[in-house]
Amino acid sequence: MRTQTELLTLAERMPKAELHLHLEGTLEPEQMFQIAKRNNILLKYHSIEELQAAYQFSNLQDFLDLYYQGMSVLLKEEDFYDLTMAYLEKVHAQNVVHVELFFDPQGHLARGIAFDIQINGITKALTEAEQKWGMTYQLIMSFLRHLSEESAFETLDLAKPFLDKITGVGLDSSELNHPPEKFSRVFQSCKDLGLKITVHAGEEGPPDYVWQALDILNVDRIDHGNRALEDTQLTSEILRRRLTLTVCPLSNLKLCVVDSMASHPIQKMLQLNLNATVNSDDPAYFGGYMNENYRALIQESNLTEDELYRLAKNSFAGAWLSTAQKNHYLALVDDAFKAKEPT
Ligand SMILES: Nc1ncnc2[nH]cnc12
Ligand SMILES: [Zn+2]
Repeated sequence: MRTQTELLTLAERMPKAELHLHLEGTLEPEQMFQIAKRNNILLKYHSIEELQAAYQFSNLQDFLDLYYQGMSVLLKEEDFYDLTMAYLEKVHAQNVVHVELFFDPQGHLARGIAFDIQINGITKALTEAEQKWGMTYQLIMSFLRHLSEESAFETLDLAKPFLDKITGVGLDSSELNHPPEKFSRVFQSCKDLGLKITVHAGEEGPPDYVWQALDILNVDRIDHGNRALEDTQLTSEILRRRLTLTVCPLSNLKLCVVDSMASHPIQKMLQLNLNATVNSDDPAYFGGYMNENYRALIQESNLTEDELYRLAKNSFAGAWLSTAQKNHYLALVDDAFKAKEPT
């Protein structure tokens, strides 16, 4: 049996997939100031310290208010490229080998930043990472649920010339009072276009929103899903459909979705045999990337070796990859667990 220290090392060196990551949530304070400066944008905060001091959230909306302010420094293709590349470099160093990342086009379109500027900057960095390190990726365009159905349809129209670069669509932002059913027709159009669907549900919203994600939007994956555990019929249905839950431990702690890491429901999800995965959500705001999320679970929730193994495997099983690619990565996970600790 491995010791806790050995588990920490193993979590760092094992290959991982990240399935729930908002690109705009990787904007570190230093980079925010740097990009703001070159774009002649005056931030509300005078220093990195002052900005970081504002990262105290009591709920999702507190965070979102800052998140939308932060992303307003992104104007040019090179800004989107630099942001994406900074994230990819960080997680490459953490042995993340596959990423599926969200971007929020409406958060930029509203400020007059054209769709092509956003997606070209992002995909340039992703293709470079693939060439340099063999990192694989998928891009997910997310709709902002506090905006209208009409706005989501307009965004989908703008995305149509770029669908070869987009694998799936998501639904994020303020969950309460914006149930999945509000977007049933938009997601039907996305399905008709052959796009995968994953939506944030059960982060703050009730189990009924997770049911809607399943029964009305017919999702391929669920982002968060914590509150699904309040309804045993719902967890049985998620299990029956073998849907992956993209869980975000440090995010849940920072946004007061859970009271402590020790009481985080991810181990309960695994006990129920749900395909739970570990992800960082908005790492620049929540205090850590992939390895820090695993670290918190190992140190504060006493994650076991078997749980760690299942989480690593689930991340690839739930990825939007071909069976051959999945099998390749799953074999690498097995190798990492079989290998002796480096002395
Ligand atoms: N955790 C989260 N929940 C909902 N919308 C988001 N947008 C960025 N991060 C989010
Ligand atoms: Zn999220």
